[in-house]
Amino acid sequence: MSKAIRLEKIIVRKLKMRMKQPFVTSYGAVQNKTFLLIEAIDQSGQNGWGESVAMDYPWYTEETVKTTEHMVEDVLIPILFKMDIGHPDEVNRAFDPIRRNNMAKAALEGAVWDLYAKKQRLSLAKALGGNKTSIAVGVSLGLQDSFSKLVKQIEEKLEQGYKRFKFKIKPGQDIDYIRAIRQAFPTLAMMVDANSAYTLEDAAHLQQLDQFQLLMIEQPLAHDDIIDHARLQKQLKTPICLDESIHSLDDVRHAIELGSCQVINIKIGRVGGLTAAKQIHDLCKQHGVAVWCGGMLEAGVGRAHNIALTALPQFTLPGDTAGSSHYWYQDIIDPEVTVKNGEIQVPDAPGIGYEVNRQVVETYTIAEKVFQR
Ligand SMILES: O=C(O)CCC(=O)c1ccccc1C(=O)O
Ligand SMILES: [Mg+2]
Repeated sequence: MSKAIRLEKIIVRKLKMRMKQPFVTSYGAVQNKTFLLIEAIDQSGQNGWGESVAMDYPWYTEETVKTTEHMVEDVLIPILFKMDIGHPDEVNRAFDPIRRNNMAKAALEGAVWDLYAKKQRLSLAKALGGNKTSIAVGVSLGLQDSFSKLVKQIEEKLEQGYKRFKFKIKPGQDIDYIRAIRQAFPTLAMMVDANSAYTLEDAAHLQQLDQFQLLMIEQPLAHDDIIDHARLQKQLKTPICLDESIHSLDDVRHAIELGSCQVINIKIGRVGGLTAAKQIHDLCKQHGVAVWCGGMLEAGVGRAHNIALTALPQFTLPGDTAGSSHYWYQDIIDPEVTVKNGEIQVPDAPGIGYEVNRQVVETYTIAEKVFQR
């Protein structure tokens, strides 16, 4: 038995990174990514890293950079400073009485998981119970204003071997848009993501997507719905995948029971951390429901957590964890995440398995606060 983790110091940095190109969804565009980078340091001086995935504006979930700052600093860090942590699952339990704010919780819990794995001399993947040595990945392409630009992007990603393509859709840019892509790429492994842009009244309209051999349609209906999705699934051949609607293990249980989806997109931030993500993984495995790891335009630390999680066996479908260079001119980890033949090697060094490049972090840092036990 190793000694419990006693966090002595937590550094909360706010970083701002400009994306190579704006990421456009049915809600709008993201060009600058602002996020919290968490460094948690224990009594022996060892550190662990976490990254918050909340955005500037609450278009995806209700959380924002500012709300996560408040929660992390005023509510969650004080809880951690009262604990001796034998296992990261205890952090999940300690945060449980706090309602929602899952991205704030996940950022801190992720740092504890990294630190815990390092102390066990295990890769984060192994500490979570995963044993894949490489993971298959796909890519999520935002809405494009020109079709030729989109075709160029698909061709470039195909060359890099990406195994699955996700296209954002919205009313007015859906059926004809996807038909055109399908005609240009008859055998492409592809899916669509509506980010809640439709209602049940659009069922007949969405049925037109059934002709394009889509792997799935992600979150067509409301961000907080599982009832209408079950009704819609009965009218669609294309499998439904839930993203925004899933915040907890109970949400997944309800969705499976009701038949609201056939696939679950697991995002660590949306479900409140790695412990919850693993529990959801286990439940889906038990029910034979396929899962994949979603993305939130993460920088390197968040990306590394996604890679470790995807090493678990029920992540049978390629996720959205693309290589660093798809998003960033320079990522904050060393080495950057690289994709070869559509696969990412799961690092076996202790913890997240990538070094945080402090010099690069410094150049992106716009604020920094230090908290002491
Ligand atoms: O490349 C990625 O990180 C995934 C991009 C993506 O689709 C996305 C990005 C930000 C917020 C929500 C979503 C989504 O999956 O709906
Ligand atoms: Mg989505």
